[in-house]
Amino acid sequence: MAALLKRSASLLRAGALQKHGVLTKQALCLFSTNMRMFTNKISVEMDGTTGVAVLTMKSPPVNSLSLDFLTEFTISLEKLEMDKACRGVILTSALPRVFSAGLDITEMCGKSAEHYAAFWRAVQEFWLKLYTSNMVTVAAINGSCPAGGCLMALVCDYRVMADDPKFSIGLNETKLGIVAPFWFKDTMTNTIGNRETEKALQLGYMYSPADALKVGLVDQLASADKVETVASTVMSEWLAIPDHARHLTKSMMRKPTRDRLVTHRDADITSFVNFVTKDSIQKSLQMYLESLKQRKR
Ligand SMILES: CCCCCCCCCC/C=C\CC(=O)SCCNC(=O)CCNC(=O)[C@H](O)C(C)(C)COP(=O)(O)OP(=O)(O)OC[C@H]1O[C@@H](n2cnc3c(N)ncnc32)[C@H](O)[C@@H]1OP(=O)(O)O
Repeated sequence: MAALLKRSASLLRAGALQKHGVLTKQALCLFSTNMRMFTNKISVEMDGTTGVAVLTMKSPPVNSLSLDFLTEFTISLEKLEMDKACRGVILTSALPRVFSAGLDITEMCGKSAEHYAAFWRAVQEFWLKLYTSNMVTVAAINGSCPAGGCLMALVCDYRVMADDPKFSIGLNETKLGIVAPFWFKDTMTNTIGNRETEKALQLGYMYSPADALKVGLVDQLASADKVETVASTVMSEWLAIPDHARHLTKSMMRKPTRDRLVTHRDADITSFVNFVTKDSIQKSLQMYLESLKQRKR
């Protein structure tokens, strides 16, 4: 398993997965009965009787989406996707208080243009795989969930969030002096509508769980200790629908948004690299990182 993951990771990094479209045949059917898989940053437990996998992010301190994290996540998801027995995935975090802090800011600071391009391709791949998954995807949001963390939740079919006012969720990019790309914006608009997205994105607004529920950014709240149980109940309701009808409906709803990124994928990478290599943007990101560190002192 470790060797397979290593090989898959190097293929993903080398862009071979994009070229060939699928993982190697060896990676098939790893989860056909009850199965556990652990990588450094993610654990997956698949229940063969229900067809539901729980994918738990466990990358301290904040489950930030680094290149390694994105690679492991995308490979794990792809393996589940290829297992015919797996019909649904619940995403959650093993960390107290944080679902995911979003993109790893250190991946966007002080690195080469080649690194930024590889990082951004991995972010796109992660979004595309999760957004177009045939499986039912439910986010069990048991902590804070800014920027890329919010995006991850938004691409799921359903969101259950812990009802704790200490937690917040939103696309806060403008607060870092950066701009949410069009496909982040599209994902949010499809969920909460144009007007609310316009305000939320410009202000970099982070919603409390109650406000997130009000605007439809999350679908349901639950007490922190019940989030995963509620997510499982929701999952069984969704799995009661015949798969083929649900898949076709999901892809009909999501195809225009998915196609927009696929069509502009290379241009989007170029925009990202041009943007992030600007001195002013590097300065903003460095200052933001520093402010996160200072908060603790
Ligand atoms: C013209 C247009 C062209 C297109 C241009 C595209 C532009 C780019 C678009 C980028 C899109 C998305 C961006 C993102 O996702 S950026 C990430 C934004 N995330 C955040 O703002 C979250 C920041 N973190 C927090 O608010 C908190 O950490 C937390 C998640 C609420 C948790 O709080 P905590 O008290 O439990 O933990 P804390 O002490 O703050 O943090 C612990 C250590 O982790 C470090 N850290 C936190 N977040 C990140 C991160 N996202 N990346 C890297 N490192 C992070 C933090 O600095 C602490 O480190 P240390 O222990 O002090 O060393």
